[in-house]
Amino acid sequence: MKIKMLAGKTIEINVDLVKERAKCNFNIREVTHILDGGEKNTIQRKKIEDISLNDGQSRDVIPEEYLSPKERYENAVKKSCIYARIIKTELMNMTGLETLGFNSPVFRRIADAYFKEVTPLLAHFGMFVPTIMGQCTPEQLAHWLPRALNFEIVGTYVQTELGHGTFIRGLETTATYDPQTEEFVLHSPTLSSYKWWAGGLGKTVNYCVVVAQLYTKGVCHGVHTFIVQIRDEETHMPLPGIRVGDIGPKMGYNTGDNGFLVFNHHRIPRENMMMKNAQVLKDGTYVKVARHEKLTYGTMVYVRVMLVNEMAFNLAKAVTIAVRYSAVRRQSQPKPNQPEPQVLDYLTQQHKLFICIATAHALQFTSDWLYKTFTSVLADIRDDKIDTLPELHALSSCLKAICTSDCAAFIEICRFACGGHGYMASSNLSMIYSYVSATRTYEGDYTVLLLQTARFLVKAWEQVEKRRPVTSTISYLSHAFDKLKKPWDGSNEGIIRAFQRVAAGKISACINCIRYHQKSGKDFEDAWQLTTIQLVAAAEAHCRAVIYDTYYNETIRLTASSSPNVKSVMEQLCTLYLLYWSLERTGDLLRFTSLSEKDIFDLQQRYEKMLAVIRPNAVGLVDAFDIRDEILNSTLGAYDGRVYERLMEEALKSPLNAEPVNSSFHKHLKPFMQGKL
Ligand SMILES: CCCCCCCCCCCCCCCCCC(=O)SCCNC(=O)CCNC(=O)[C@H](O)C(C)(C)COP(=O)(O)OP(=O)(O)OC[C@H]1O[C@@H](n2cnc3c(N)ncnc32)[C@H](O)[C@@H]1OP(=O)(O)O
Ligand SMILES: Cc1cc2nc3c(=O)[nH]c(=O)nc-3n(C[C@H](O)[C@H](O)[C@H](O)COP(=O)(O)OP(=O)(O)OC[C@H]3O[C@@H](n4cnc5c(N)ncnc54)[C@H](O)[C@@H]3O)c2cc1C
Repeated sequence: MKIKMLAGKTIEINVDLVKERAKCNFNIREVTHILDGGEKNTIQRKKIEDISLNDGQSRDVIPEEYLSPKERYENAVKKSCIYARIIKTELMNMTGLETLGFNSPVFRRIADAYFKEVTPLLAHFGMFVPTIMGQCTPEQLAHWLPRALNFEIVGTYVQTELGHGTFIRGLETTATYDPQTEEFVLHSPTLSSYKWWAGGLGKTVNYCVVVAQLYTKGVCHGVHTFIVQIRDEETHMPLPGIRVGDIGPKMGYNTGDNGFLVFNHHRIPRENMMMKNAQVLKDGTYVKVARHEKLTYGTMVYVRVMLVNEMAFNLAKAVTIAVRYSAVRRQSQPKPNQPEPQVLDYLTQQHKLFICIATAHALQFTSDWLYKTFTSVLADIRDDKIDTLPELHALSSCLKAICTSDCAAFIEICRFACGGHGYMASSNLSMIYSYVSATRTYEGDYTVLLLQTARFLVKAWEQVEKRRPVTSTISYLSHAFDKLKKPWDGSNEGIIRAFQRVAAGKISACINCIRYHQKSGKDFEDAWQLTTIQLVAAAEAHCRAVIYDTYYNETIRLTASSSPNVKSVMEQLCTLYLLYWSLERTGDLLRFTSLSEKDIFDLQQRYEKMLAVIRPNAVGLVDAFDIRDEILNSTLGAYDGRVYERLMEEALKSPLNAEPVNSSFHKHLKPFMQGKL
C-alpha cells in the first residue's frame, strides 16, 4: 500500500500496520506530548532531530558489525566529532535551546542514530562534565568547565580499579601531597590498584577525574577527586608516569574504549584537587568544607538518576520494535481454514509486550519525578541543608537497581517476542540488550545498591517505632502497626496500599531477623549479613511500591486535561501494570494482605480483559513513543513495517555475499571433503 507522507515522500507501508493505525482510537500526538513533558518539548525535540538527522550524516555506509574492532572505534570517534559539533555549534547556541544541558534526553535520543553501540565521549558528557560541575570551587569551575564544554579537553571518570569497584573506600590509588612543590603525587602501588573500566580512557581522552586516597602530612583522609591530565594536548602521547590503554573486547560498549590507567609517581598541581567539599592548603593542612562526607559521591547519584530515564527510553525502543514486528508477523493456524493470525493477536504475545509498554510509561514518569526530587535536593545542598540527601540516595539507589534490572529483563522478552529474527543483529535488539544489561552492574551493582536502600529503610523503621515523623516516600510505614488486616481491595489505590503493606511487612521481617540474630549473640554487622537476602527483597518491595504510587499519581495528574480516549488508554496501561505485578507477586500478597484464591482468579480475569482492551491501540501506543527509524536502527521495527524487505537488504550487505565462492572452500573445505586433509 502506498502512503503519501507529510514531507512529500511517498513510502510503502505494510498493510497490517496501516490497518492497526486505523484501529487506534486515541490521539497519538497527545500521548507523545505527555511522554515528552509537554507539546513545547515535542516541538523542540523534533526540531533537534531534524537538524541532526535529516542530512543523513549519522548513517554508516558499511554496517558497524562488519568492521574490525579498530575500524569500529575509529568510526565511532569520527561520528562523535560530527555529533558533538552539531550539539555545540548548531544546537546549544540556537535560540530557545541554550538551556538544554549536554545530557538532555533529547541529545541522548539522537546519539542512538549516530552510534549503534556508544560514543567514546559518553563518559565526557555523562560523568566528566557533571563531576566538574559538582565537585569544583567557583574558581576551578571557571577554569575547567568552559574548556570541557568546548571540547578543548576531553575527559572521563576514573574510579574503579582491578581490585575494587563497589567498595570505594577500599580503592588503593594514592594521591600524596608534597608541600615542597605544592603538588600531588599519584601512584598505583599494586596490580589491584590499576584503574580499570573508565569509558573513553583507552584511547580517546586526554584528561580525567581520578578518585584516589588522599594523603597529607602522613594522614589518609579517604577518597577524593582530582583532575589529571594523562596525555599531551598536542601529540596525544601519554605523559611521563602514565601507562594507559584499552581493556579489550566486552559483551557490549565495544566502541567505548574502556581503559586501564597506571600511575608511576605522576605529579599534578595542588589546584587540580577538586576542592568544593574538602581542601588541602599550600602547607598541606586538610580542611573539610562539606557537611556530608558522601557529597564526593555526587556524580554517581546524578548518573543513577539519569539512568532511570535512560531505561525508559531503551525499553520504549525495544517494545516499539517488537510490537510493530508482531503486527506484521503472521504464524500458525489456531483454527482450520482461517488465515494465519498476526502474532500480536495471541494472548501470550500480548502478555509479553503490553507490560513493556506500560513499564516504559511507568519508568518515564518515575524518572521525571526522580529528576525533580534530585534538583530540589541539589538546591537544598546549595543552601547548606543536607537532611534530604539520605532519602535521595536511598531512592536513586533502589530505582537505579530495579529499573535497570526490569528493563534488561523486558528487553530480552521483546527479543523472545520476535522469534528467530529478533536474534538478528539487524533487529537491533541484541545491541539494546547488551547496552542495558551493563547498566545493572555499572554505577553501583544491583544487590549493593538495594542494600544501601535497605540500610535507610531499617533506620526509618526504627524512627517509626519511636513514633517519630518520617519522609514522604516511607510515610506508609506508619500504617504498619495497624493491627487489623484490611479486606482485600482490588482497585488501583487498593493494590498500591496492598504493596505498601508488603514492603512494610518485609522490612518488619528483616528487623525481627536482625534482632533475633543479635539476641542469639551476634553483633549487628553479622546479624545484618545474615539478613541480606531478605533486606534485598525488602528494598525491592519498597522500590516497587514507590514506582506504583508514582506511576498512578502521575498518570492522573498528567492526563487531567487530556481528551477522554487518551486519559482512558493511559489509565488502562497503569491498571495493567498494577494487575501484572499483583499476579507476579501473589505469594507476597497472600503473606501480607487478605488476598484470597478467589481474588487471584478475579485479578487474572481483569488482567486478561485489559490485554484485550489495549490490543487495538497497541501499535498506536508504540507510535506515540515517536522514535525515528534512524534512532531505532531496526529491520523489524521501522515505521513502514517492511520487515522482510529490510532483512534481505541487510543480509546482502554481508561481506560473505561479495563473492559467489569463498576462498576457504578451496583452501580448507574441499581438500577436507576429498579426504586430502
Ligand atoms: C551520548 C550523549 C550523552 C548522553 C548522556 C546521558 C547521561 C546518562 C547516562 C550516563 C551514562 C554514563 C556512563 C556511565 C558508565 C558507568 C560509570 C561508572 O560505573 S563509575 C563507577 C561507579 N561506581 C559505583 O557506583 C560504586 C558503587 N559503590 C558505592 O557507591 C559505595 O561504595 C557504597 C554506596 C556501596 C558504599 O559506600 P561507603 O563509602 O562504603 O558507605 P557505607 O556503605 O559505609 O555508608 C555510609 C553512609 O553513607 C551513605 N551513602 C553512601 N553513598 C551515598 C551517596 N552517594 N549519597 C549520600 N549518602 C551516601 C550511606 O547511606 C550511609 O549512610 P548512614 O547509614 O551511615 O546514614
Ligand atoms: C560497561 C561498563 C562501564 C563502566 N564504566 C566505568 C567508568 O566509566 N568509570 C569507572 O570508574 N567504573 C566504570 N565501570 C565499573 C563499574 O562501576 C563497576 O564494575 C561496578 O560498580 C561494580 O563493581 P565491581 O566490578 O567491583 O563488582 P563487585 O563488587 O566485585 O561485584 C561482584 C559480585 O559481588 C557482589 N557484591 C559486592 N559487594 C557486595 C556486598 N557488599 N554485599 C553483597 N554482595 C556484594 C555483587 O553483587 C556482585 O554479584 C564500568 C563497568 C562496566 C561494566
